[in-house]
Amino acid sequence: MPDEPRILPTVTTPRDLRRLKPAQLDALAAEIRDFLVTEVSKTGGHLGPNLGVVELTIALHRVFSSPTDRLVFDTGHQAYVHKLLTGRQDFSRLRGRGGLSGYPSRAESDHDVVENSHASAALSWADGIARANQVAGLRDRHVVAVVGDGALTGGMAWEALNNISSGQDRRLVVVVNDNGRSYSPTIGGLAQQLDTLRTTQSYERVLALGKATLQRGGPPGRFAYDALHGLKKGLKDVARPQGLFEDLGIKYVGPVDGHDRVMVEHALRRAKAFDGPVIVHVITEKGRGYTPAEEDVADRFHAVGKIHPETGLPVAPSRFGWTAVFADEIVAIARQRSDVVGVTAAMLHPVGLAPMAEEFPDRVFDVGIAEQHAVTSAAGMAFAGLHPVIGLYATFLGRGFDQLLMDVGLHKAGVTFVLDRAGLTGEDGASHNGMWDIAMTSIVPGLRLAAPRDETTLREELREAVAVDDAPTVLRYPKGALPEALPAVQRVGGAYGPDVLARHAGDGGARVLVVGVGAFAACAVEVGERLAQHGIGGTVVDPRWVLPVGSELLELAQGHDLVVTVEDGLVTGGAGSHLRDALAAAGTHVPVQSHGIPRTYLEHASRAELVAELGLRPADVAREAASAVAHLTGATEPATIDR
Ligand SMILES: Cc1ncc(C[n+]2csc(CCOP(=O)(O)OP(=O)(O)O)c2C)c(N)n1
Ligand SMILES: CC(=O)[C@@H](O)[C@H](O)COP(=O)(O)O
Ligand SMILES: [Mg+2]
Repeated sequence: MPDEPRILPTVTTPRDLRRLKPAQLDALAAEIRDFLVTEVSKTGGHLGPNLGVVELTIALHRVFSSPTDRLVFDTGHQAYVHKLLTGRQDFSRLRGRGGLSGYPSRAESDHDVVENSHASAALSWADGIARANQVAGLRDRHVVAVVGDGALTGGMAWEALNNISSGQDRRLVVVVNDNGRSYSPTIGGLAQQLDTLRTTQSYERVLALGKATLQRGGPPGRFAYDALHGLKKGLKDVARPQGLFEDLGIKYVGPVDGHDRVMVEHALRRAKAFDGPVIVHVITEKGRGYTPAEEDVADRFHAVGKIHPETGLPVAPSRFGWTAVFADEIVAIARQRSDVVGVTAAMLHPVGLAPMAEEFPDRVFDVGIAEQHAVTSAAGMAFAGLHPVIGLYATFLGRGFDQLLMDVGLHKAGVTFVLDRAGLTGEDGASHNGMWDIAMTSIVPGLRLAAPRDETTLREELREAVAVDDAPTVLRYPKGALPEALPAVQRVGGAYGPDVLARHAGDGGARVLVVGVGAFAACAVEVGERLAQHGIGGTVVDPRWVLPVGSELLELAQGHDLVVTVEDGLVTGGAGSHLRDALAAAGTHVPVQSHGIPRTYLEHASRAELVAELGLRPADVAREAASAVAHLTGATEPATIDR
């Protein structure tokens, strides 16, 4: 019998929250932390970020009246406490099919606004909502955007701030949740400015402590306190980063200790009383209150799998095999080619560039959560003689697409994009599936895209990619464990040519070319075998370089009666559709049955559940292929392919 989902007896709505007494609120904060550790340990999720916003979120819901006042969370990975305080307390299937999303979800609650997990968008959302409130004359409504220090390094955030500052009568509160980290410590000049404020804030704490003890020491103590206060005042004048915001015409409140709920509420009430845009700078600690997270140097338990709550140790070793192979091979390449450099958008460890940064600290650049800058900066690096390798999650390439198209592609820049988490990722929901990249990049003239099927082809295709210095190249592979090695029967043509993985004689009827893209090559091999069991012969092939469609693949297709493609990406504009177009352009009519992800936003679920629901298992594809063969040959009944 699965455990009964745990609930928090204290609070079910923000209204309840506003009735609680201080002692009850402190008890609630402790209870929420305990809940987060015990429940998220069972499912995995963004434990560290949410432990850091317990007091802040309680204060937000006490000062503002959601959903009349709109709370907008940037990236949304830190909205678990918000969910707990708005009546959603069954975390037993968090991020799983039918359970709570790991991000805000309008289907779950009208307290939720932004479901998109791409960072740096909240301020634009908030500006838009505030403008709408203004147009509608809703003067009593506030919009509150909670944005992390990492998300503030994204260009969109500054586009929004530039606009927010122009709306002096817009009731918009920007809460900067400053824990000094994205995954790793946040980088860049802004981070330094915020850091100065943070240290100022620690002077506040020292000062408060000093005040308490020094003033008990009579006149000499008071003299010492005044001297200390002067020092701090001096520092604050020297370090006036709040000028950064005040010069934009946005009032600044803070820095405030984000774990002192009373102080946070006080600051929020001050901000609420302003009649225009205001920033509340809150200093928090990612992983607060949970020792294993506080001691996690890498990323303070930013995103954990299932863990043992007592120790924080993973229940099962997380296996990001594809990432590990890339991490190893790019170091080997960097040792041989001094022009190769790495670029990451605040995800050094998750994309596998940390070992290269360790060995070549001057040749790996972390630009913050700034994919647009990363891509165009890489075009500049290529122009000046380097070969940049940008590590991104596939879904985030969309943030830098214009830069890919018009800075890298237009100038034929030799930049290599390594897209991790390509295809179905699952638990992180609609905005995290890396399903768009093949279709999206296929419109970039001159771009070449490869999809490795295993360790050997990942190493091989990465080297082939960095060897191209006059066009953008893309490598894309999924999240998680590496599949078994899938050796080729034959390489067709030269480098960049496809690999034949299997040939089946068949019974002399229609012959099928089964094309398996990337990690779906294994699926294609099994499809070929299932068809062969019913006398349907043909060839199974991994195109390796998917874009543009290679002449060898085209010739292979022209030698068959039907082509069946399966890929971990959009069907619309995907590999299958480009092969169909190439055949048509060559004047060859070979029907192409393409299998992949439909053009829709997918609900969160496991990858395996999505593969099954989308009919992408070998048996599903083989069944469809057999019925296409039957249709082709006029057979009355398609071969019965069992599940
Ligand atoms: C456009 C984009 N790039 C990268 C990511 C991956 N990512 C998710 S959370 C995160 C760090 C966010 O840091 P911050 O905004 O400071 O929030 P915190 O986790 O510290 O609360 C990153 C880089 C993303 N979600 N969106
Ligand atoms: C919110 C965000 O973008 C990341 O934290 C992401 O959820 C991590 O994904 P992985 O767990 O696949 O690294
Ligand atoms: Mg942060």
